[in-house]
Amino acid sequence: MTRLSVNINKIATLRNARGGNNPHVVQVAKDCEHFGAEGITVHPRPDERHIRYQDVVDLKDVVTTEFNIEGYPDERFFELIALAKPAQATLVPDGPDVLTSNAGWNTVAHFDYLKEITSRLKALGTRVSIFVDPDTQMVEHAAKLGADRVELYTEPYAAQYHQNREAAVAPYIKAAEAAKAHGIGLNAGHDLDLHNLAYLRQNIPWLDEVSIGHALICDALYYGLENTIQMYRRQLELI
Ligand SMILES: CC(=O)[C@@H](O)[C@H](O)COP(=O)(O)O
Ligand SMILES: NCC(=O)COP(=O)(O)O
Repeated sequence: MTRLSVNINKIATLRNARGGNNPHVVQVAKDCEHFGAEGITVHPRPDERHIRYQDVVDLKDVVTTEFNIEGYPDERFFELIALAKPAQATLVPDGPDVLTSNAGWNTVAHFDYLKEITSRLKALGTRVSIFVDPDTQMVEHAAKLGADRVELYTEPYAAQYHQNREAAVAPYIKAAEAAKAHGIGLNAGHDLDLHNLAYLRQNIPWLDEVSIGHALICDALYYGLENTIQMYRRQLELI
């Protein structure tokens, strides 16, 4: 079974556009769960352009499915994890000025650093997932440094999907096999949508979780949030 974690960053983007509390981020998280989301993902960024640190605090006692907090492991991130105690922390290497995530960690070059960070986070009681490119070496070293899971960065898959989906998915299958061989769990995310999701899942049926935000919230403008979440879940069940 592959779980669907709904990333609600874009709900906060909309809320922040007017400075009030519409849409209500906490209520939307609750509704996503009610509509079938099996997890809620947030990625607070240092400039708080969408999810604010206070949102994470407000969400921590509300999310009843799997709460997944993504981010660069600076001291503020650690404070947040210690306070919110999410089921999962996903380490992403983004600098503070990126538009959106654009690469995975180099787990070879940053092996000792990530090992220490991972062990500190695990001591707080959270599962640790490391965001990586679909590269078997990166997956192997994530496993060796103690990560519980990797999240495969799927933007390159999504970008190539419509030209040549077999070629697009090939490195992801190899990386996923490496995760299985090294005994760690497997997540995936970034630019997954209603077109490319089922094919990824069909080729990697042992995928534990996908986190999806941008496309899902865009689709919800047309189909409504409840329908959209159900549509994404069906894509994960098409085997
Ligand atoms: C790690 C990852 O792929 C997601 O967190 C994605 O980057 C969403 O972040 P934004 O909503 O800030 O684009
Ligand atoms: N980890 C990926 C995520 O949470 C959502 O990415 P996207 O669907 O907004 O590209």
